[in-house]
Amino acid sequence: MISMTNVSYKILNKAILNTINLNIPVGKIIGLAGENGAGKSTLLRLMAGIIQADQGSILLDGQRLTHQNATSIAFLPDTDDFYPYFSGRHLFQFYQSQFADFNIAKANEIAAFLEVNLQQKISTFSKGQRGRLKMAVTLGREVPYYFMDEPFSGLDPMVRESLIKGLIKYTDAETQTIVLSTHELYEVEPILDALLLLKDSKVIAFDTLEEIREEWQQDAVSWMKKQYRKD
Ligand SMILES: Nc1ncnc2c1ncn2[C@@H]1O[C@H](COP(=O)(O)OP(=O)(O)OP(=O)(O)O)[C@@H](O)[C@H]1O
Repeated sequence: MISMTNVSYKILNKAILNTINLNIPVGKIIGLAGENGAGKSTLLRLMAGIIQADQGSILLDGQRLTHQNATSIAFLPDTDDFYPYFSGRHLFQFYQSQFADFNIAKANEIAAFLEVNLQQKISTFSKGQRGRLKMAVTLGREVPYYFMDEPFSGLDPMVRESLIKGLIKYTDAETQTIVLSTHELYEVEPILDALLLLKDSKVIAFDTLEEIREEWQQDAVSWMKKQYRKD
């Protein structure tokens, strides 16, 4: 479980995240939504231990989140920062050298499932191929937490569908937690357990999909629009 208490983060005195209080339970797939600039990437980077909060506390399974214990979190960035001369195979070898939890057999299986050519240089990959490779290398790590920053952004519907299938096939719904930011709510909604909504640097709603469908009688997109108007 990840617990955030009164977490705030500023850049040059501008509040990027303001007094965030939330618990991310184990064994759930949580969508992180909100308009551009709401703070989704920043929240994921804080939860992954990549950046440090200015105020408040972040606990990972009861311990203060540090660079040391953040190794149980695999982070998929929204950027494509690869060494240009790397092939997918080189990237897997690099991950193997960096992360004791990297399971190269699993990563190879996911790459085959997602139809990634590991021999090809990454600099010659299309955006969709880079998206698949990032998913394979991230899920190749056997960790309890996967935090993914817009894993489906800019990809065509077929690639998005295969990534969503891969996500379900290669994670354990009981023991692994996924938090992913997305603007593709229609497509991602079927696999989500809960949706966390950010607006103007604050969490304005965090509801399960069951609540959204049964209590609100809405789909995720209508719920999000309503929450935004209400706030
Ligand atoms: N390095 C930076 N310097 C100044 N401002 C920044 C920096 N990084 C982020 N911000 C600001 O922080 C706010 C939140 O950015 P963030 O990238 O977390 O939002 P987001 O919800 O992920 O947006 P998007 O949906 O567009 O990816 C934005 O107003 C952004 O301009």
